[in-house]
Amino acid sequence: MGEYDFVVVANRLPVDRVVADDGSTSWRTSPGGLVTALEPVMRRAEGAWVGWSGDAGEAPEPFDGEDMHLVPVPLSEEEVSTYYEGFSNDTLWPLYHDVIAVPTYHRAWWDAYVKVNRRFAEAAAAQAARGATVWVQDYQLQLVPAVLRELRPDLKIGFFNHIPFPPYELFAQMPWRRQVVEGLLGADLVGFQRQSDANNFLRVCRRLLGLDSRRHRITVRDDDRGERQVHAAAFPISIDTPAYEELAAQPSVQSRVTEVRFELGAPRKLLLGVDRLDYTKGIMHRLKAYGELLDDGVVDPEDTVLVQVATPSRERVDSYRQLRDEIELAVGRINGEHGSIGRAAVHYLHHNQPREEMSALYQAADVMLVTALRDGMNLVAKEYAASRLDERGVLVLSEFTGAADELGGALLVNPHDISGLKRAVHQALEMPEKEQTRRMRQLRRRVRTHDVTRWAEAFLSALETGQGSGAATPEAEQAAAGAR
Ligand SMILES: O=P(O)(O)OC[C@H]1O[C@H](O[C@H]2O[C@H](CO)[C@@H](O)[C@H](O)[C@H]2O)[C@H](O)[C@@H](O)[C@@H]1O
Ligand SMILES: O=c1ccn([C@@H]2O[C@H](COP(=O)(O)OP(=O)(O)O)[C@@H](O)[C@H]2O)c(=O)[nH]1
Repeated sequence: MGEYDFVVVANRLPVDRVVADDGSTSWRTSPGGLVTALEPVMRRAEGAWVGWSGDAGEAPEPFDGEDMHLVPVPLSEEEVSTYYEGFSNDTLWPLYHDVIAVPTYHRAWWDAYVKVNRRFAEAAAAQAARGATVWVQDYQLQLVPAVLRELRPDLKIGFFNHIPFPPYELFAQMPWRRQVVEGLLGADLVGFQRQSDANNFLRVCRRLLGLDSRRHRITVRDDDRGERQVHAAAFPISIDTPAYEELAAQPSVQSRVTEVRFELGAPRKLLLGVDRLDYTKGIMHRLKAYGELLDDGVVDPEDTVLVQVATPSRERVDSYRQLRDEIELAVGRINGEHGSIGRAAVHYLHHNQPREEMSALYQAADVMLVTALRDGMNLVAKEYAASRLDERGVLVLSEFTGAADELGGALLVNPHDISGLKRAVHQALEMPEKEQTRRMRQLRRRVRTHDVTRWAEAFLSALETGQGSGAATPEAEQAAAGAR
């Protein structure tokens, strides 16, 4: 039994350990939106964060970070390959993202997933005080809620899924589908990004396990403890909006905005894409549309530039390697055909950008392109809106992101429809300033009123009281109102 009243369990710690060639170690912020969103929540709660340090081998000793206690969980080389790269990112990730890539099913990967999930659950149980709240994060740890309940029935257990939850017809492919649902049902509250994800989960519970569900509640029977209710609902995640606004206003960031445009050759229009290099993000579709706009002469490379940040991700997984080759080929082609000496049509950056640079890029960009084929939320879309203190700029946003449920001021696109995407990009480039401001105000209102604090409060108070729909999207608010 531990001493913390609030424990977060996530696959990653908020910082990754980096070992230099000389053997010295340092820590840097971990990639991805989960860490971006949870870090400010944790700072306020002063709890413990249990997670992997990002490298293989023995885990460092637990240590106190700024405002939180960090508890590294070890993964061996073999487990990085079977549990993280294998089952998490080559089985679950593609299956939960509409099988954009084909999921691989390996029994040895599943065995590693079971073993590692138990290890995370045991580490969390060791940190949690009696009656504590433990908040388990994401698809890598779906078995943790049930193991935790078995180890520590005194705990309140929440689970939040950061990625989509697939429809029954896809989920049913998974050989271990039953065990995964039973793992999740160990929680008191299972949260999702979109109402449709919560509905998919409720349907899976009914069809696969024959469980009763009414509105957001599922009745489960634990062998020794009788009946209990599990609550499943949507809690769309967000960002620390005041922090992004503050960052955007910093004089050093402001001067970097001017500098960025100057360094890019002072284009009339600047388009931006920011993604982990992942096949779910629709980077190829974006490049195809942009390349065709250049081919058609609709966009002039003399006065328009696209900056694409594609940060390295899961680089040992085949589908990610292949995608990198495809993207770099496409960027090379576009630049070969449309660039000139000292002027690239696409500036491609395959390394992580610090937050200050991201803020400067957001503010410098006339058009932000988010063309994911499927995405749990996509915080980049929200960060763009929060950073636009000048109320200018246009967000082109895929309807297949969680963010699309909330961000009505964006130009919504179906990235599979290349002609439609080209029209939207063209419309964004030509949009009068007055309309930009009207749309941007709408976007900014949303991220200001629905920031990450509201998300965490909504989830944690629903966990505490067992009440509330968690409905925070306009769509979910309507559905909840209808149900009442
Ligand atoms: O930890 P990695 O394998 O390097 O991947 C980074 C994170 O990617 C995913 O992020 C998701 O969470 C975001 C915040 O809720 C959401 O906006 C985005 O749509 C999701 O893709 C993943 O779910 C995290 O677990 C990873 O840490
Ligand atoms: O070079 C980069 C690229 C991305 N990000 C951050 O990574 C997160 C990406 O989150 P998102 O929800 O958009 O997608 P995910 O990568 O989690 O699937 C955002 O907070 C970005 O600001 C960053 O800090 N530097």
